Order: sequence, then C-alpha cells, then structure tokens
Amino acid sequence: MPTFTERLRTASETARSLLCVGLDPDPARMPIADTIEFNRSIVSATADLVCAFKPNLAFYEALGLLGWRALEKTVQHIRAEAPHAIIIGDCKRGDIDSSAAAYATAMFDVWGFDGVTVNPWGGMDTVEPWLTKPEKGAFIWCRGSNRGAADIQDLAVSGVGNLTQPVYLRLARRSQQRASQGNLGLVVGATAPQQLADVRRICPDLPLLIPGIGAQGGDLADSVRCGVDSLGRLAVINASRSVIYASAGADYASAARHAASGLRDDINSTLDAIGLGWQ
Ligand SMILES: O=C(O)c1cc(=O)[nH]c(=O)n1[C@@H]1O[C@H](COP(=O)(O)O)[C@@H](O)[C@H]1O
Repeated sequence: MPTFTERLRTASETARSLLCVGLDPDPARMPIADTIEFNRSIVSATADLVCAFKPNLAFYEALGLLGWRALEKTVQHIRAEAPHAIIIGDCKRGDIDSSAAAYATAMFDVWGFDGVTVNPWGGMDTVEPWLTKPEKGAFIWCRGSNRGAADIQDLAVSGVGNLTQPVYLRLARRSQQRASQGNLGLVVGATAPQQLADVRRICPDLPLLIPGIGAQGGDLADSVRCGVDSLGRLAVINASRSVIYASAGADYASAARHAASGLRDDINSTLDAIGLGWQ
C-alpha cells in the first residue's frame, strides 16, 4: 500500500495542482442555510482543481449533531466526486498517548480521513499514536499562520552544542528524524515565509500543509517558492474563506470555482517560473 506521502504526490499529479480547498462552513457567511448542500456545491465546483480538501472540525462541531451529519455527507461526496483527492481532517488534536490513540481511531477509522492536523504541544510521544498507519498522514502544527504564533513557537531554545534554535525548528528537526514511514508532515503558515523556508531546508522530503493565503494575507508566490520540495511538489496550499465565500450570492459555487482556478493557475505559474512545472 502506498504511504501517505506517495498518495499525496499522486493526488497532486492527477490534478496537476497543489491547491487544497478548506471546507469551513460558517452559518453567518454561507449564502444558503443547508450546510450539506453548500459543501456539496463547493466540492463539485472545485473537484478537478485541487489535490486535497480540508474540513476544519471546529465548524462542524459548532453546528452540533447537524454538523456531524454534514461532515459525514461531505466526506462521502468528496469520495464520489473527487476520488483522487486527499481529505485532511483539520482537528489539531493533542493529548497523552492513550487519549491520542482514541482520537486517531476516530479520525482515521470512524471518519475515514486520509490525513489530520495534530497539535504537538505535549511532545513527540503524543504524536506517535497518529503514526501507526503508513497510508494515513499526520501534519504536525509546527509554525502557525496567526500573529501569536511568535509568542512561543519562535522562542529560542538550546539545541545541539551551544547553538540556540527557535522552538518551531526544533520541532521540525525532531519531525525529520521521525519521518521515515512517509506519513508525517508539518503545518507552516503562509504568513511566515522565512520560517517556511527554514522548515523546508530542514525537512526536504516532508509534506508541508500551508494555510494562510487569501483571507489571512499570506503571499501565494512566496508560499510556493519557499514551501515546495526540490521537485516542486509536497506543498499543500490551503485556501478556505477566499474560495468558499468568494460570492455571497446564488452564484457562490461558480465564484468558488473561479477563485480556486485562479489560485491553482497562479501556483502553477510560479512552479513554471522556477522550472518545476508539471510535465
Ligand atoms: O492547521 C491548519 O490548517 C491551520 C494552521 C494555521 O497555522 N493556520 C490556519 O489558518 N490553519 C487553518 O487553515 C484554515 C485557514 O482558513 P482561511 O484563512 O479562511 O483560508 C482554517 O481552517 C485554519 O484553522
């Protein structure tokens, strides 16, 4: 069975796209009330443009039981309409090993996600339960896109010898050491291109999930240049609100398609410019 990293490569090659559309349904912003219908329309409109979809579980949990139902139907719809696509359950869970194992069972076996986001604050032993299946991936939240990410993740700590290094790079190094099974990736925000470049240098072969373009203002071309591997792959560039709320009107699905295809094309133009376009 292919590893998660191999599956991600195949998904990107199939769609010729590094774009991930984030499915974060917010009743205050959705042009229609029905979450299932909204997600179905967005998925159908963007299916051929993406390598991945990323539902953030917060938005479904906030809707109670209806939200759980919407998430289940959304995953089913993605499997039917975009069978090539990786589905990342953005849950940012983190807990002691026994509890993390239960979370991993829920995310991988119950919901059926291909990948997840994991909060590594508790240390590497809390990440281990997410790494038991080579075909299922865990993206460790390494350097956030939010302003406050600098509060802790950029703090200097002592490393090898007398050298100091920021916390996020220590995490990147530990992740690189642990990544032999092809199922570990990192999340690095698009709003921090220097940190993104540093992580890519330390982790040349790991998948990087890069949120923060669009609504959060991260630079798309920088994200591509700093985030891809030496072959121009293994960066998953996420946009949520700028795609799914591209229009507040009845044309929301076609507007989402227009926004997603623009991002996909801009990403591919940058790949061409650095000589790493699709063959
Ligand atoms: O893990 C994530 O996906 C994530 C990490 C991070 O540092 N920043 C970040 O924005 N995200 C998620 O990526 C999505 C970004 O959404 P937009 O800002 O609307 O494109 C949200 O679901 C965030 O929770």
